[in-house]
Amino acid sequence: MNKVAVLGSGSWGTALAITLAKKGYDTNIWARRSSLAQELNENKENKQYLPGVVIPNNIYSSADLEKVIHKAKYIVMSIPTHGIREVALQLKNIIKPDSILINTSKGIEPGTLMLQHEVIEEEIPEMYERIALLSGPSHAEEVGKELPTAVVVASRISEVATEIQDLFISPKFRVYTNLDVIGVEVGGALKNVIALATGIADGLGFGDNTKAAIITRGLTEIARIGKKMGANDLTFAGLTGIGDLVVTCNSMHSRNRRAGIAIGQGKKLDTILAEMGMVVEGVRTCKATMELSKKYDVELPISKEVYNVLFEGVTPEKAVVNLMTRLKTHEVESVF
Ligand SMILES: NC(=O)C1=CN([C@@H]2O[C@H](COP(=O)(O)OP(=O)(O)OC[C@H]3O[C@@H](n4cnc5c(N)ncnc54)[C@H](OP(=O)(O)O)[C@@H]3O)[C@@H](O)[C@H]2O)C=CC1
Ligand SMILES: O=C(CO)COP(=O)(O)O
Repeated sequence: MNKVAVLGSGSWGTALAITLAKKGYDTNIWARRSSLAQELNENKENKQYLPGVVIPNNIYSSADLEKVIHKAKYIVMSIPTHGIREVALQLKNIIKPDSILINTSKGIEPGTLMLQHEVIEEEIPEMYERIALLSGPSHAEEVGKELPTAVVVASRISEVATEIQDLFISPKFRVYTNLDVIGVEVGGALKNVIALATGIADGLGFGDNTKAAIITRGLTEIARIGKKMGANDLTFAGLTGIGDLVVTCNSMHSRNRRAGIAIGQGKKLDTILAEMGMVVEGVRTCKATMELSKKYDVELPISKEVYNVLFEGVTPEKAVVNLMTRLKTHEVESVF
């Protein structure tokens, strides 16, 4: 059986490594701190990021990247997006040409406005045809408990997508394929900004009507900009579009939603991020979203108000007034 390496020892990397190990794959986890690697090996639990889930014996963890990817045909990247470029650079000279890289992170790089597969391709161009994405509505806490979950694997090359579908699929973890790498990545990245918005609404004490409005109009925003970026708009009606948006906007597992709730309750962003102890990808991606809005000349009203609240000192209450008193308009446009 092929060996697998999972880069990133946070909640998602740990849950995916456990999923693969339970399928029988010998799996190595790369942790950037050797103290955490040692803890995973000795305690068989990732207490910091995925407490309560047993790490099987066929998982080995190390902070030595070269050792972790040695003999691995499949390399799963579960690194927060701010670290992807640096890790890709480290991989460049040690990665084997027949391996496949699977990105599982969700975010857009401010400045370059690149999706994660584009960042990886820029650093390791020779991997262009050997990159896949895994995305969809999948909180690590539930995947760790083997609760039924459905996700999507995307690649430009259909044989690669099918190979990675086979790698992950199990009766508890259903995997679909999609060739629309842009749509799959855009949906996963931008839903985090909309989840911040629904969290803010929850924190302000609003109800289900408000949430439904933000999710629905948020999806329109995601599809509007995604289409300009080259996505197939039907992808946004699938698991990595509406699916991931619904789970992130509703689940108390979501770090983005929880950060939004705290903002709506009046807490400061810096304090929230320091207390979370885990990545809140929507904060960084919100900056990129505003840059995308300018680049493509596309209106993204909800994302803009999230940006204003996070970075421009606008109060959540004022942001709501701004959204509710925008010029009246038609609902339907040709995004679907
Ligand atoms: N959690 C989930 O349910 C899901 C998460 N994702 C995505 O997966 C990605 C990873 O998230 P998740 O595992 O949840 O994050 P966590 O916050 O749970 O863990 C982050 C992990 O990444 C490490 N890390 C932080 N910065 C760097 C860096 N610069 N270089 C290398 N490693 C770094 C941390 O190491 P250290 O402990 O040393 O700080 C830690 O092991 C995100 O893009 C997220 O959106 C996707 C689907 C589901
Ligand atoms: O992407 C996720 C679920 O699909 C995880 O969302 P959060 O990063 O908000 O926890």
